[in-house]
Amino acid sequence: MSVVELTNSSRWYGNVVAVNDVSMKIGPGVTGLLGPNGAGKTTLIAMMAGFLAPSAGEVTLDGAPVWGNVSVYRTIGLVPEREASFGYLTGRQFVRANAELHQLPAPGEATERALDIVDLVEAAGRNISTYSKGMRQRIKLAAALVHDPGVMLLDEPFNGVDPRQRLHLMELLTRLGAEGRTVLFSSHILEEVEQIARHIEVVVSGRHAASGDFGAIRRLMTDRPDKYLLRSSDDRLLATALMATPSVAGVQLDARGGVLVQVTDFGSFAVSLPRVARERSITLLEVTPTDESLESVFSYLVSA
Ligand SMILES: Nc1ncnc2c1ncn2[C@@H]1O[C@H](COP(=O)(O)OP(=O)(O)OP(=O)(O)O)[C@@H](O)[C@H]1O
Repeated sequence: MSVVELTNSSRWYGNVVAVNDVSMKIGPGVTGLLGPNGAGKTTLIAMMAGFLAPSAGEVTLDGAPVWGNVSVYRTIGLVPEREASFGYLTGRQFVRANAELHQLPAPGEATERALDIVDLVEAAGRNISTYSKGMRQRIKLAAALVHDPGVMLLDEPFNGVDPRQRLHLMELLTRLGAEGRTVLFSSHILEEVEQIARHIEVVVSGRHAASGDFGAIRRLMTDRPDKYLLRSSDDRLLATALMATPSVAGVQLDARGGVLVQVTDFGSFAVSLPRVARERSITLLEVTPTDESLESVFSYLVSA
């Protein structure tokens, strides 16, 4: 059972702070590292894998610093986001090359075992250039698994993968987690993470924004005030009337027309809004949620 721990870890590239004072502990089972593009997920994974030194703070594996510690490569398997550029190799040759890099005593057996885990035995004799996106992810996974590591780190493994292959990959990760491995994968899609991750770490703009099981993250999201854009026959009058409505936390006239309303309890707002409009003879033309996107959920989590 392996634990990867970051303690006040930061990483900057010149003036760009990619990871800012992040502390988190990743234990056995499947953890999702969720964050929008550019949040610092790749940088975090590279630091956990020992490929990038933290500019400040510490990253450890079972208590030992990861950076500069060659022995951690025996415990960690990394599946990078970029495509392996070895399309001229067969799947089997690619996995075997990794087995040999690890100087495994029986590289042939280890290769077959890894190919079997990812269900690519049949296709193993074909060049990787003929593989689908999902198969390429799986062959990278086999290469990262060949030395039977206790920790698997995967950077955006589901990116561009078709739904059937995605399911296959999800089952694989779930199985690896159930075996007691520490599995961390990054994603910018909440639905992807919620399906398989028992634990979720959210990062936004290099900062650690939230942490917990899916229920906890979902609660943070559903408890948040929602924002709606309303259009009506008399926006100014509607804005004034809504100010006195208990389920409304804020009202603002939008420069492009309409009223932006911050709602604390959508259930009672849905009842109050038509009543308020009717009482003042205002015709409602449009009610649109403005913050349904994941980005807004992230910014809410960060400011919480
Ligand atoms: N080598 C580098 N030099 C300069 N800036 C970098 C470098 N690598 C990453 N960054 C910057 O650091 C920030 C975090 O990047 P990172 O790739 O870790 O994020 P990410 O969450 O993995 O995003 P994506 O999913 O888009 O890859 C971004 O602002 C990025 O532009």
